[in-house]
Amino acid sequence: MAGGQCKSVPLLSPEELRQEQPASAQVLAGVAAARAAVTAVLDGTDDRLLVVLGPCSVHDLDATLMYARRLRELGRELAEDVVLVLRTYFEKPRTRVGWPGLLSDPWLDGGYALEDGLRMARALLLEVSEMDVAAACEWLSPAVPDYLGDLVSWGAIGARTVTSPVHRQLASGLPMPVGLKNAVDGDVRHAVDAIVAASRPQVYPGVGARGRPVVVHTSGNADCHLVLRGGERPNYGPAEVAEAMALLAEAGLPRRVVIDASHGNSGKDHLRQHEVALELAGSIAAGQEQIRGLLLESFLEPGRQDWAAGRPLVFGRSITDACMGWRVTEELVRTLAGASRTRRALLAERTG
Ligand SMILES: O=C[C@H](O)[C@H](O)COP(=O)(O)O
Ligand SMILES: C=C(OP(=O)(O)O)C(=O)O
Repeated sequence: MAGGQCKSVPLLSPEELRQEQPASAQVLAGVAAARAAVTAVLDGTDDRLLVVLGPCSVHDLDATLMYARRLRELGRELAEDVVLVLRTYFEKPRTRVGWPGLLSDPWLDGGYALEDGLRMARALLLEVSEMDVAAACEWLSPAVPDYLGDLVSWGAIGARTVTSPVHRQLASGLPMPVGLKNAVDGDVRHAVDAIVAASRPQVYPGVGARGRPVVVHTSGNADCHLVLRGGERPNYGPAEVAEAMALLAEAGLPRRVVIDASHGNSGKDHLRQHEVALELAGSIAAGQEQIRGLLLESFLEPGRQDWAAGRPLVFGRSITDACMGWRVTEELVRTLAGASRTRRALLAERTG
């Protein structure tokens, strides 16, 4: 036998999962309000700063909920200056191989109990939404938004999939603002192309809420925007941001950006990530208007730990990329809120 083989096993449909774990009207209203707030910040009609932060990946629901509770308190306190959205990343696009995320391997045992993963992810999103905390994730498998998308307020198409036509089609119909990241090598043009494609209506074959093949017709997503995440070199500095803004303008797109202080902008070093975010706070406080948001990898405990099936783990520490710990994060978010406040005052002064 040549090539690969696969076997298929039945999976519950999106509709079945939503019936098992329905979202209340109150939860859906909260998600709609969070999406509108994020959209307004991206559009510049709301002058606050968007901060999407949380663990690189969700591997422990209790630790994520503890983080979410802390974020809720901080978000409420700083609500005049920042809009905080929790990273709830359930799927990890690995460079080669590695733990694929909670959705595929929820019990961290290499058992690939995907149906359990979907149930756990939806339960977490419901609990977080009931706390009135907005959630963000990367959309990796095009099948997943039908299961979870109603509870997500900000989505990402990652550096490894931004060139994929399938992901651009997907983004064009997602009911939330979507950040498209520059490619892994640092190429921003692919992300700009992706934003243009995702802003247009698309038609493609898919699977409907009941699990049957369908033709999907999308409207195009006007809330797609660029995320600079660095590549072979960081790209968060003023020159690189200006270059990216020129590419957006050339493509007829709004000049706005979210900057990921982690990944290629920090070499995945959480100590460096903190410094990068502080530099960005400095630019924002100096009146940089196009930076509408930051993306941060942060968890309860700093750093990262290796995962291996059966090995005990430190509570609240990332098993994928290194994250800033809560203490540093809290202080940083306060600094970012201060920068947002200063920018508001400065711009008000400039416009007289
Ligand atoms: O954010 C997560 C990681 O950077 C991404 O999944 C790639 O990880 P890897 O290079 O360790 O596989
Ligand atoms: C994988 C991620 O980012 P990127 O696509 O930028 O590598 C992430 O944010 O988890």
